[in-house]
Amino acid sequence: MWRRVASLSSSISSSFLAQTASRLNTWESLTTGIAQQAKGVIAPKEKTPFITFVLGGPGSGKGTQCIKIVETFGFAHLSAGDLLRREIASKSADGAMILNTIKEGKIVPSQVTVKLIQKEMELSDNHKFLIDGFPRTEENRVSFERIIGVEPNVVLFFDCPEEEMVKRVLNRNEGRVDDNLETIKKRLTVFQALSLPVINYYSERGKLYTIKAIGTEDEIFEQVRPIFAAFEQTVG
Ligand SMILES: Nc1ncnc2c1ncn2[C@@H]1O[C@H](COP(=O)(O)OP(=O)(O)OP(=O)(O)O)[C@@H](O)[C@H]1O
Ligand SMILES: Nc1ccn([C@H]2C[C@H](O)[C@@H](COP(=O)(O)O)O2)c(=O)n1
Ligand SMILES: [Mg+2]
Repeated sequence: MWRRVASLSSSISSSFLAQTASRLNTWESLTTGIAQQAKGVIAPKEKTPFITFVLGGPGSGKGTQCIKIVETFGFAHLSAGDLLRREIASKSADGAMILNTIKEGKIVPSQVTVKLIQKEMELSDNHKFLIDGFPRTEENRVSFERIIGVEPNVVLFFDCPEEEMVKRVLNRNEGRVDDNLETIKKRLTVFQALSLPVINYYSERGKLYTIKAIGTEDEIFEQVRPIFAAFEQTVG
C-alpha cells in the first residue's frame, strides 16, 4: 500500500493543503483504491507501482525499445509525445497550443503533460509504467513529483550520436509534424540545454542506466533486458 505520512502544521496555507490532499488522492487512487474498495466498486491495486522514465534525444530509439520492454516484461507504455499528439487529434482546448509547441521543437507546459500522464496511470490496471519521453525538463521533473508525488525507480537513457538520431528521424516516415530538418535541429538544442540536466540529476542519484543506442534494435535490447530482469523478482 502506498501511504505517506504528512506532518502538517496549522500555519500551512489552504492552497498547500489542497495540493497535498490532491496529491494524496492521486497516490491513493493509483495504488490501493481504498475508497472504491470500501464501496466494492473496483478491485484495489495491491502492488507497489514501479516507474521507469525513458529518456534520450529525438530518434534515439525510446519508443522502439519500449515496445520490446512491454512485450518482454509486461509494462504499460505511456509515451508523453503520443499523449500530446492524441490531444491535438482530439481537438481539445490545448490542441492548437500543443501543435504549435511541437512544430517549434519546444516543450509543452508541464502541467498539461503531467495531467495527461496522471490520467493514463489512474486508468491503467498495470502497476509497472514506462513513461517515455518524460521528464524532458527540470520543470517536467518537479511537476511530476509535485502532482503525482512519486519518484521513478529506474531511469533509462538512450545515448545516441546526433548524426544517427537525425538520420533515423528523417527516415521515420510516420507523418509527424516535427520530423523535418528544421525542427529536429531545434529539438536537439532543447535536448542539450533542458533534458541533459535532468539526465545528470538522476545520474547523481544513482538511478540512471545508460544504454549505448547504436546497433540493431535487438542488440540494443540486449543491454536493456538485464536491467529489468534484475528487478523482475521484486517488481512482480
Ligand atoms: N537501432 C536502430 N537502428 C536503426 N533504426 C532504428 C533503431 N531503433 C529505432 N530505429 C528507427 O528510428 C526511428 C526513431 O525511433 P523511435 O521512434 O523509437 O525514437 P524515439 O526516441 O522514440 O524518438 P522521438 O523522441 O522522436 O519520439 C524509427 O523509425 C525507428 O524505427
Ligand atoms: N515531456 C514532453 C514530451 C514531449 N513533448 C513534445 C515536444 C516533443 O518534441 C514532442 C514529441 O515527443 P516525442 O514523441 O518525441 O517523445 O512532444 C513535450 O513537450 N514534453
Ligand atoms: Mg518516441
